[in-house]
Amino acid sequence: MSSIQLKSAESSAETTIVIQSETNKGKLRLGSLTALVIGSMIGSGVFSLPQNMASGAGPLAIVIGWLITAVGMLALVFIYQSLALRKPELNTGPYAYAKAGFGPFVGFNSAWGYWLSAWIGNVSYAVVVFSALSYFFPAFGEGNTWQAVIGASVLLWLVHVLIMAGIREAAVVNLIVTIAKIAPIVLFIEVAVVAFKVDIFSADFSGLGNASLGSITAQVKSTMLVTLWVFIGIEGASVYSARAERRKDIATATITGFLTCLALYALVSLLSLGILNQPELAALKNPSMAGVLEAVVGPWGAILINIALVVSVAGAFLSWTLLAAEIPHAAAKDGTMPAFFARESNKGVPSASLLITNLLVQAFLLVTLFAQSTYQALFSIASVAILVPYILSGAYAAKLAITGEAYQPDESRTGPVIIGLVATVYGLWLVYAADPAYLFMCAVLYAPGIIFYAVARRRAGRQIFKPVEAFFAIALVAVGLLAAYEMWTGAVSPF
Ligand SMILES: NC(=[NH2+])NCCC[C@H](N)C(=O)O
Repeated sequence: MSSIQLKSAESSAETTIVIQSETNKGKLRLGSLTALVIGSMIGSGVFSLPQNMASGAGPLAIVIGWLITAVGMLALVFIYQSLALRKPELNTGPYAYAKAGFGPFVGFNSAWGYWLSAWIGNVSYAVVVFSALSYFFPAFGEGNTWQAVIGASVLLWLVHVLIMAGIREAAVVNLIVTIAKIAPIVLFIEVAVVAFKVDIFSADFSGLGNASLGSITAQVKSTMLVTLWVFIGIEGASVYSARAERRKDIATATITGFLTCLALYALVSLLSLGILNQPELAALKNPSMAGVLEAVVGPWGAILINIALVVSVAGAFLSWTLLAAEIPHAAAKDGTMPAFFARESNKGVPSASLLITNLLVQAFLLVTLFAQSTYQALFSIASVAILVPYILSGAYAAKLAITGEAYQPDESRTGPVIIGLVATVYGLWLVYAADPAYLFMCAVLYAPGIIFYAVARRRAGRQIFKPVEAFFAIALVAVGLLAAYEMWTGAVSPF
């Protein structure tokens, strides 16, 4: 599909039909959509849950952490479901919702943040894959040695080539990988159920026996970016909604994906606490599911999990590269990002957007090498970055419910208002719970977006900022500069 056709589609109904029948070839059914949601949700996070959760919290705080996350995430799930049904024309997901609700500049930042999160998450993926491979090849260390960075770069460009060969083939690969990666997780759970000891689980239930963990609140806060990270991808069906064959499938796919993942995650982290105690779990190397399984069944357990992680993350890497490239591409089509990002290959792949995204991943891999960044630091930055689109989706849903826009006059709106507010408050609580170093890092990464936005608006011949937007832009630049300065002096360090 050429960009000329796309432009003319806006003005001529005839060309629109041509384009629709062309893109229908790539339409996704319920099964593939669900696989896409689970596939983009389960990546690396689950495999490190035992250590990541136990490193700052005891069993009680971990249970509370999951409860808060379940409520907040479920609210988000409902929001994406209801937005997909009530605003079917906004089919590029989080980005389109923020724009419709709060204007083009806020919309832009939602797209930018989603994109940031997606590609930085991919950097963390590359790191953790090689950390897992170090079980077999010790030179890869924690995934941030030079050998690992070379390996990660090869993986990156391999995925690039795969996607350039056609987005449809990539979705099929994703389906197969999704099935292949769930099996070892289920096996882990089965083994853990048998090996679970209640007295290990309940010995220091509050975690207060280990003074270094701090209060229950501090413990709960420490789990928040981890539990957020494992659920990122929940909005996958919404981002892909334009490609769904039937719109109602989006809702079913999202709910099924959410419940499946919630069950797997909660079981993995809670059952582990009945096998090793908190200090033991906290000391495990990641992917820590490997250490737990090894403690029960011996070395083959670790080998299995390390291989499962590689398969799982390879698949998630693929779906996240697809998602990442899709965002600036969609934003460029309506003049929110520079037109360059809208370019497509003759197979309909958003080639320019894909290339820039992967060049950024490549650059950050080098940063990883020099700053010795860890998997946990990288995924924490990616988690914080996605809060902007999440909070804005919640706020938009709340706004629709409060004003009654897109609701029938006789429809009760109390439930939707509450759900919208719950999701928004969950997001704001996460900002509070996050380490300031990660917030600072994100400010530095958000600020340059303003340049892209200004270029796009100018080229499109539109006013760049409304007064309120100008105020936000200036504030963002100020915080970004302050953050950059603090990071430069070493006062805060995200790595
Ligand atoms: N590359 C990304 N941005 N991935 C985000 C999704 C993370 C996913 N929930 C995981 O557990 O691995």
